[in-house]
Amino acid sequence: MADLTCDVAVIGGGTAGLAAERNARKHGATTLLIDPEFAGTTCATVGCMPSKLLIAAARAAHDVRDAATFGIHCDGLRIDGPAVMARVREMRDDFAGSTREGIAKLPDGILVRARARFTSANRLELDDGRAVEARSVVIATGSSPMVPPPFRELGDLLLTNETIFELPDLPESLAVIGGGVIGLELAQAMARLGVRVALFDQKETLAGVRCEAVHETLKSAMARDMALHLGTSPEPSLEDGRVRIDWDGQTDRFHKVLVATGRPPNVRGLNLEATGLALDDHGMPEVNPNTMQCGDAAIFMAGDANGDRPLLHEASDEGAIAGRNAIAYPALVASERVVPFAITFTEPPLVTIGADVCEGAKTGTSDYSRQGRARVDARNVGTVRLHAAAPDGHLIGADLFCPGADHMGHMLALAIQNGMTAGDLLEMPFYHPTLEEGLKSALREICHAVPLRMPGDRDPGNPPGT
Ligand SMILES: Cc1cc2nc3c(=O)[nH]c(=O)nc-3n(C[C@H](O)[C@H](O)[C@H](O)COP(=O)(O)OP(=O)(O)OC[C@H]3O[C@@H](n4cnc5c(N)ncnc54)[C@H](O)[C@@H]3O)c2cc1C
Ligand SMILES: NC(=O)c1ccc[n+]([C@@H]2O[C@H](COP(=O)([O-])OP(=O)(O)OC[C@H]3O[C@@H](n4cnc5c(N)ncnc54)[C@H](O)[C@@H]3O)[C@@H](O)[C@H]2O)c1
Repeated sequence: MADLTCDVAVIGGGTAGLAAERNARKHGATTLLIDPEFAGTTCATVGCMPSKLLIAAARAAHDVRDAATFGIHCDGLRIDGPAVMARVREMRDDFAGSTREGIAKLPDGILVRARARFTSANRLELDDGRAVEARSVVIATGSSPMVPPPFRELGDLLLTNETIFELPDLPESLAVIGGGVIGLELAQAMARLGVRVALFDQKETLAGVRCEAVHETLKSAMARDMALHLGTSPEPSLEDGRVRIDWDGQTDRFHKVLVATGRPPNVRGLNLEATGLALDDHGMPEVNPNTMQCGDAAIFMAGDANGDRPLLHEASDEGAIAGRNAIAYPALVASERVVPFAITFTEPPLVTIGADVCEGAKTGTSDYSRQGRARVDARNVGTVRLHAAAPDGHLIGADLFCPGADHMGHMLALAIQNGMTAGDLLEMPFYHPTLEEGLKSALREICHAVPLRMPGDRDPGNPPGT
């Protein structure tokens, strides 16, 4: 006999787990939400929010530095590192506090403060010795930073996303290992806050960018803020209280090292072997992306834990899908997923939506180095590539690295998800002078490349300054 029983047990009280518990309960389930800390989600505590707070401070510093372009001189720029970090933490604590308050308001008896592991497909053992029996289980245990072995020896000179926001002051210099999303966002922010930054990646491509033209623009923009060392294997060692990094016969020394080399799913310690699920070499079960079901078991996996789309909005969607199916099991409902959409909050932002160029696809390009509104704002850097399928030119994907990409990406995601064509988008009003107008050249190029005609009653040219 188990100590606790329920219809749906959710392991992990982050974004995905909270959504799963909420939706299972909404659909009539008795639920348990199990987490050792209920710290207030990775997003709010050590993820999206503190990183965007640091980026916001960096933008303020950059704007002051750049003001001279407009004839405005702010002589004597001084960045108060402790104040920058204090604001990051103060606002972060507020976001995390609100999330914790929400968790505390869940109905009595749902929260279980413990770490869970499977003892069979529907039984869990808690680290306080209690046993849980559930009709279905949702795994929503998130992901954690992976630190390659040589970097583990660096003591408190080593930073990850879990420690960088706790720094009392900005470091003088920082080596960033990994030019993925975390590495790029934090490297650029630190550089714009006056930290000397060098970024290393073993690959030649930053942030897995799939489009060469966009990657070239990104690389040269990043190289203005930091030293870039791509396609290299940095070797760390300790030397006189600093970290020495050796690579390709070169050497440099840094006050801190941020390791951002990926975040594998938290599945170790769950004892998934006891569930009877077939596991791959990484100990991962097969997860259906439309139902979140693992194999054919009454086990579901949502959020970063399944490693598929490790983003906040996806964690939330996947949690909801998993929670509903956990109570509906075995009568599962397959959900249609949203179009893949990822934003890296560099300046300018980097955005990837939907599919890459594929056979038969047509691509249109917009160059933001000459775009009117971008020039007005002195932010004229960037490239956009829109991909569409013949014969009608319906949009299938987009790669953007340009000012306003984080906002324009939402419009393009909507267009792609709704099967709109380049011509459909050109039928929309484009206000002048905006960054959105810059998309028109890419859309027109697609219209010319597919048999579909451009809207006949729209100006085929550009008003001045677009
Ligand atoms: C620095 C950084 C910046 C980011 N920025 C963005 C961004 O701007 N936009 C965006 O969309 N995404 C961003 N992300 C990604 C986003 O934060 C994650 O995709 C999202 O938080 C994942 O939510 P989750 O519920 O899967 O995991 P989490 O919120 O990590 O929740 C997992 C929970 O499981 C618990 N747990 C683990 N093991 C067990 C166990 N055995 N028993 C019980 N409980 C357990 C943990 O304590 C934790 O509470 C960022 C991530 C990082 C690291
Ligand atoms: N804006 C956002 O949405 C946002 C922001 C931050 C994080 N995230 C999420 O967090 C996840 C993890 O981010 P991440 O940046 O840690 O991982 P990542 O997988 O995006 O990038 C890791 C990078 O590290 C490199 N690398 C790995 N081992 C290395 C080594 N030994 N030496 C040098 N380089 C090495 C890889 O080549 C890769 O480029 C992302 O997948 C993303 O989903 C999202």
